[in-house]
Amino acid sequence: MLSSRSFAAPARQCLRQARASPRWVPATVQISARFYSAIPAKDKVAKFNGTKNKDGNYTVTLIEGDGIGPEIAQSVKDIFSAAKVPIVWEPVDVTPQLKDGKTVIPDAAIDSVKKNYVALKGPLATPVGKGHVSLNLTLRRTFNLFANVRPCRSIAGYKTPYDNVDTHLIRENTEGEYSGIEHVVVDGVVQSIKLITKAASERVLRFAFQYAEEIGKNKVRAVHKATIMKMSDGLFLGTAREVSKEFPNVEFDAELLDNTCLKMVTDPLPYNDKVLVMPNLYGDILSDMCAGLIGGLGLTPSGNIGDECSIFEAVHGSAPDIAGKGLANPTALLLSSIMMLRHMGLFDHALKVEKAIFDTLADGKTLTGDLGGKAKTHEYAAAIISKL
Ligand SMILES: NC(=O)C1=CN([C@@H]2O[C@H](COP(=O)(O)OP(=O)(O)OC[C@H]3O[C@@H](n4cnc5c(N)ncnc54)[C@H](O)[C@@H]3O)[C@@H](O)[C@H]2O)C=CC1
Ligand SMILES: O=C(O)CCC(=O)C(=O)O
Ligand SMILES: [Mg+2]
Repeated sequence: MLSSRSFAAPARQCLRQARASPRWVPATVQISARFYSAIPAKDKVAKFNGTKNKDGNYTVTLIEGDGIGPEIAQSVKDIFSAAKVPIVWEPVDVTPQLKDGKTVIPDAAIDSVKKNYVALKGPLATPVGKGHVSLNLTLRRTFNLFANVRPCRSIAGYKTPYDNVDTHLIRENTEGEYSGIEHVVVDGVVQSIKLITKAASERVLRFAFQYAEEIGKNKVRAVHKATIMKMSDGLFLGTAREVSKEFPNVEFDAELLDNTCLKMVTDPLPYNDKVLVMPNLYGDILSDMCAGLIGGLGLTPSGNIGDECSIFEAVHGSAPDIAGKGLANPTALLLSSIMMLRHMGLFDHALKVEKAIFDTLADGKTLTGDLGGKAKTHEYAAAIISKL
């Protein structure tokens, strides 16, 4: 039997989290959707509050991460340095610390991101089962990075079963199944709470509609399972319908997640004209699936966007199976850093580096193993540098 006491504590925690969740204030937010190539640069100003140092450079926090993180971060540093991108890196250590029984990120790392407003982050590994909580999630929550933008575009010259994939997925990034509210009810029975709040749903949905308008897609589709999770996904979907009324020029519809998966792997092209928006876990899984459509996780970037700060990172993880061998493909982190440059308003530098990356990929002579080549990470980076 489940005792009512077992439910009371997590329910209180849910309520606390929901109350703590800041309300959306539309006027304060100007998203920069000019993250990815082919997204037309419009006149909207990127919401980036950083300023140049006296030497004309911006300081960017760098979290190199675990596994392949330092190897792919080195490629970004080498290429940016060769391209004379006006950035000074501020490396920080995010090794988790225990404070009052909770896993926390060192203050120095938090202060750096707050000061610089922007960070580039390599993958951070999370232990399975017991061990520290996901630092990726902790960072997203710490800085209230409410929207995770995950674009996925076919790479010219790299053949996959589908040409011209161009999907844009927006994932709610602070709650849902990743709220981390879990407890043992009785031996052998565990309960995990999926927390959905109207405030966080509204915030990410409004972002998705604005993003769609900015990139000229003008269709938003909410992906959900409100058939099963009637209350939680029901709230997300209901909020999506409400928010859609604020955007009369953007078509809105909804689709069940399982159907979306089937249709996307059958033929992804009908998804090119819309922005997909969804709760946290669905976006996590669907973005890996999208990467599979264009050649794998070595290619897909992402941006964790907040009101104040933003952190850019690849979709992939620390790839322990290839870590330390110089085999990793740095393209995903590189394209994330291109998204970051556009967010910072450094459009010319973004274009220059991005062109060198795409030219190298299109050449097909110096590719990493995941794309069927034999090049080491540093050889691929050198090929990009030679094209700058
Ligand atoms: N945002 C983040 O920092 C993320 C962290 N993780 C963490 O990463 C760890 C490993 O997770 P996995 O399930 O193995 O997923 P993973 O994404 O690290 O690797 C999955 C597969 O993709 C390959 N791969 C990934 N990135 C690649 C790249 N740049 N170049 C070439 N091949 C690449 C790997 O070799 C592996 O075969 C876990 O501890 C997980 O928690 C996972 C996803 C995201
Ligand atoms: O934090 C983690 O361990 C995994 C997160 C993840 O898979 C993602 O953000 O895509
Ligand atoms: Mg993931």
